[in-house]
Amino acid sequence: MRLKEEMSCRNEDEREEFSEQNLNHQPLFFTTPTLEPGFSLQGKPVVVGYALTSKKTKSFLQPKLEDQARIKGIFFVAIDQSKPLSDQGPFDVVMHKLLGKEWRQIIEDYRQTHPEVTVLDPPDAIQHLRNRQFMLQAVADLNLSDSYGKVGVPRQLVIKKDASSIPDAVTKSGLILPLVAKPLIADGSAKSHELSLAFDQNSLQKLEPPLVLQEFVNHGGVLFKVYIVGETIKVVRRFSLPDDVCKRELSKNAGVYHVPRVSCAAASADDANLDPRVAELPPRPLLEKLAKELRNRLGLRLFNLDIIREHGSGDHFYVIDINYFPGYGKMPGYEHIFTDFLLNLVQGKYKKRSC
Ligand SMILES: Nc1ncnc2c1ncn2[C@@H]1O[C@H](COP(=O)(O)OP(=O)(O)OP(=O)(O)O)[C@@H](O)[C@H]1O
Ligand SMILES: O=P(O)(O)O[C@H]1[C@H](OP(=O)(O)O)[C@@H](OP(=O)(O)O)[C@@H](O)[C@@H](O)[C@@H]1OP(=O)(O)O
Ligand SMILES: [Mg+2]
Ligand SMILES: [Mg+2]
Repeated sequence: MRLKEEMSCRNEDEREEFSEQNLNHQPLFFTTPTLEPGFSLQGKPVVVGYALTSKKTKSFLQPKLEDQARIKGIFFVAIDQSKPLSDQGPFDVVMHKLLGKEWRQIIEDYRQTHPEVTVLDPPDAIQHLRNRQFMLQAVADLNLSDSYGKVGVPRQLVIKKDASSIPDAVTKSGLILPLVAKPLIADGSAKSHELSLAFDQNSLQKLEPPLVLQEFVNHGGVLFKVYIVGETIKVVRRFSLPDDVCKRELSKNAGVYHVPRVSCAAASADDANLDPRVAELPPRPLLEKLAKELRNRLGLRLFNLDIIREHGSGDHFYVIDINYFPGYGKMPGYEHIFTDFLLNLVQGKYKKRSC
């Protein structure tokens, strides 16, 4: 059953799969950028090659980003996948989010042969996030707990095959229902975002492995998206599944309930009239520490975290999802944050070389 289709952010028919045809091969800027004093790298423009789907190109390379880039002397150039990467550029930075083994190999080879180019980010580190069995491991290992709060991950169980074994496996593991069932592989396909909630023991065998079963954590229907761009973090509030969704759905019919993509809708929960104990953002120092550790442990610079606060706990947080190169276009002020990040990357590299 689907609840409030309109809340789902993505029409699955419209959702484009990753493919070469999706790539926008047109360079964005052809003219020499105007450099503002203080921003230029001795007058040299910064050239950023990008390999993104057309959907991502559209949501990321918005006019406001293009404007800031022009001001700061940054060129965005579309990478042409039909040509060897080494024949393109020269680039200062390469940004990418594409699927497939072949692409991973291309970008890995390029990193080895072009150590002077900053590749955002290493393909192996991105790949690590594409399996929900391992995605949250770094957060669990970190076991962050200080005077500002605690950050953990929900208890979870991996089911690779055989749906009929799920009820027993759940009983043995001691996981408490309801459970959120998430496809094991998070590769950005529509299917990888198809989540369901299982409320009762019987419905567990209706689920389709391979998947991860996660305990549902009551959190007051609000989720925090923590966007990370290098060393900068930005937090926004989003609506999430309400705590009583299980009760409501259970009263109608037991079974498996399809989870709508509530939290990825651009509508922010910032202006909603929410209980302050639910809406209060996680403490900044806690997020700073978490982001710094995860940057190092994951080896990534571009990602976001979905964080929820256990209802009534005050300061007990759970990371439930980590996404590589998320929808930065929805992050307030991303045009400044991102262009500054790119400039700093390249400036840092020049400084290192001159040392
Ligand atoms: N363990 C949990 N407890 C409570 N709610 C959860 C839990 N896991 C997921 N949710 C809810 O389901 C939504 C989707 O889950 P999740 O973020 O893991 O899926 P996703 O498809 O990877 O999302 P995204 O679009 O951010 O990539 C969350 O935003 C949250 O509202
Ligand atoms: O497109 P959107 O703006 O919704 O961005 C979403 C992004 O899709 P895109 O990479 O195709 O753009 C998703 O990536 P895949 O898992 O599907 O790879 C994932 O990162 C979501 O969490 C993002 O939503 P956000 O977390 O920022 O709300
Ligand atoms: Mg999520
Ligand atoms: Mg995700």
